[in-house]
Amino acid sequence: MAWATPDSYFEQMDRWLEMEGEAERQRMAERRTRRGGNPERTGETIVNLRLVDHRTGLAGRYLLSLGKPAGERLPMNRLKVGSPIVISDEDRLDAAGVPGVVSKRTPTDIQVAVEQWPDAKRLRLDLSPDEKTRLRQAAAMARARSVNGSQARLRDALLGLHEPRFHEERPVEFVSRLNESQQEAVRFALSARDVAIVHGPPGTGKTTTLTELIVQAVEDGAKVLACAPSNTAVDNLLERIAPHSPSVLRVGHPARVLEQLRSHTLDELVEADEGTAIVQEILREAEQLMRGASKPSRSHRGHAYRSDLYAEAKRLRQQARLMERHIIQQILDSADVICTTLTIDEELLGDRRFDLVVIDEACQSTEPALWQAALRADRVVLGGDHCQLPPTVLSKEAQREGFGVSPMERLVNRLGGDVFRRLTVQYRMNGALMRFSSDYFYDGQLTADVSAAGRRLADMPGVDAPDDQHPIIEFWDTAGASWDEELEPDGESKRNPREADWVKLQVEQFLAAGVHPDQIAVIAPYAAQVRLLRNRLPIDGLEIDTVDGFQGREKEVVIITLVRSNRTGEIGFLADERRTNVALTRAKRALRVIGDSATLGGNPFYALLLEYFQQEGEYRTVWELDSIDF
Ligand SMILES: Nc1ncnc2c1ncn2[C@@H]1O[C@H](COP(=O)(O)OP(=O)(O)OP(=O)(O)O)[C@@H](O)[C@H]1O
Repeated sequence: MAWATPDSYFEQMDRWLEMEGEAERQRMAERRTRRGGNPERTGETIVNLRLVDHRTGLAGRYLLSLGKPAGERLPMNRLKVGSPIVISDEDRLDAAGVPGVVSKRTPTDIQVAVEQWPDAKRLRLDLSPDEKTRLRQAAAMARARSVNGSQARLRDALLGLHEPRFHEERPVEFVSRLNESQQEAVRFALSARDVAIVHGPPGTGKTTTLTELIVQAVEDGAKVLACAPSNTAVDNLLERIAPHSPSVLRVGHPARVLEQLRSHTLDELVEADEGTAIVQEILREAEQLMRGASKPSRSHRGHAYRSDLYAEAKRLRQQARLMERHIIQQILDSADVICTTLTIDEELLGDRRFDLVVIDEACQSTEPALWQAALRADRVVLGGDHCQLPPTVLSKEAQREGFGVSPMERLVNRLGGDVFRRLTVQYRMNGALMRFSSDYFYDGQLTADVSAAGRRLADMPGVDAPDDQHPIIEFWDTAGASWDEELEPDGESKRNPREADWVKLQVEQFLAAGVHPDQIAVIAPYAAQVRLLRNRLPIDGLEIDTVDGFQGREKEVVIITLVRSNRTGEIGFLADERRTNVALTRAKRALRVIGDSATLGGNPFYALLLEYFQQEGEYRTVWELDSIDF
C-alpha cells in the first residue's frame, strides 16, 4: 500500500490502531464474561493460581511468582514475557483487576510485575488489551507527523516518499567470518543515509549480519539502539552482540534468563553499582522512621513528632529515588548499544538519541510499532523476511484493509532492490530440503553452505538411519482415507485425530532410531491439534507447537501435521503461504509432512508443494501403512 503524504499515512494508522484496540477490548470482555467451558482453552487466561513467591523490583514494583496448586504445569498459553495482563480475584471477576506485565516464565510458574498487591487467594491472569503500548505508539506517530529537518527526511524515506540515499560504500574489516552476501549487506547498510533493509531468508544468518553491522557502527563511534518486536528476538540479538561489545545494555524484561544475558540487564547493572548500596541504606533508614512513626503514642507532642518522622521518611525516599534515577542515567549514558523491544520505555530513555537504529524481525512489526524507535536516529536499518510470519493483527477488518503488512514488506514492495540486500547462503537445511522454499519465495537464489548441503539423519552420532544419500523429505497423503478434521469440543480450533495417531508413530520411529526428543519438532497450524498431540505425547524435551512457536528456530527433524481434511477444499489460514514456509524451513535433516491432497491440492501453492515432494523426496500414502486402523 502506498500513501501520498505523511498525513494520509498517519491518519490511516491512527484508525487501524483504534480498530485493533477495540478488537482487543472486545475479546477480553468476551473472555471474562464467558461462562462454562474451559477458560484456559483460549491460551489467554490462566485460572486457579496461587502466590508462590514475591520480591521487590526496580522502582518499588512487586514481582509476584504465581503457580498452580501442587506445582502443576501451567496450561499452554500466550502470556509471554512483556505481555500486559490483569490479575483478578477468581471469585470476584466483576471487580476491576490489578494491571501488570509478565516478567518471567517457567513451565510451572509465571512471574508478573505489578504496582499494586492483589488481595486474593485464588488468582486468575488474563492477557489484557495493551492500552499503554497503543498510547505510546499513537504519541510517537503524532510526533513523527510534525518533525522536521533530518527526522522528517528519515520519516519520508521510511514512508517510501523518496528514494533511499546512500554514501559510497567503504571497505570494512569484518570481525566475524561472513559470506559474500552477508558482507555485501553489511557494507550496504553501513552506507545508508536514511534507511536500508537486510532481507534474511531462513537460516541465512540475518542476526549474525545485523550483529556485525552493529559492531562495525560502534567501532566507528556510533551509539546504537538495537530493537525487535518480541523479547525473545531482542535476547537473540543481545546474546550475539554481547561477546563483541561489553557495553551493551538490555532494558525491559529479558525472556530468556541466561547468565550471560542477565549481567547486561539494567536491573543487574543498577544492583552492581556502588551507589545502590547507599540508596538501599537510605531506604532502610526511611523504613525505620516510618515504623517509629506508626508506633502508638497518646501525647499531644507525639502527634507533631510523628508527622515530622513521616515527612523525613518521605524526604529520604525521594532522595533515594533521585539517586536511583541518576545511577540509571549514568548506566544508559555509558552503553554503546541499548537493546529493547519496540515498545520503548520513554520515561527511562527520555529524549535520548542514537546514531543508528537497527530493528531485527522487522516483518513482525505493525506500522505504528515502528515509530517509537525510528524517531531516535537519522538512520534506520531493518532486518527480516517478509516471506515468513507477518505481524499478528486481531481486528479482522483492519487486517482486511491491510494492517497486516509490515513496514519492511511495504518498503520492499514499493522500492524493490534499491532498498535491500538479500542474504543468499543458508546454514540450516540440507540442499534438497531448501529447494522448494528457495524456488517459490526467493527467486531460486538460496544456496546451502557446504556445512549444511549434505546433512543427513544417518550422519548424526548414535542415530541408526538408512545410509541413504538423500535427506528424509516425505509427504504422506491421506486422500480418500477419511481422516477428517474435526472441531475441538467447546472450541473453535480444528484438529485431526488420525493425523495425530500418525504423528505419534513417526515420533516413536525417530526416537527408536536414536534421535533425541529435543531434536524433534512437531508443528501443527492449529492450537487444538497441538493440545491433542501434547496429551498423547508427553515426552520430556519433545517440542510440539504451532508455527508461531517455531519462527526463528530450527530442529534436526520436523514433523508437520496440516490438519485440514474436508470435502469442500476449505484450508482456512493454511492459505497463508508464509506460515507454511516457516514450518517447512525449520528442519536440518528430516521433514515429514502429513496432509490431504484432495483438500489442499486445489490451492496452487499446495499443488506445487505436492509436486516438489514427488520430485525431490518421497510421496507416500497412508494406505501403505500396515493398518490404517491404528
Ligand atoms: N557466515 C557464516 N558462517 C558460518 N555460519 C554462519 C554464518 N552466518 C550464519 N551462520 C550460522 O547460521 C545459523 C543461523 O544464523 P542466524 O541465527 O544469524 O540466522 P537468522 O537468519 O537470524 O535465523 P532465522 O532464520 O532464525 O531468522 C547460526 O547457527 C549461525 O552461526
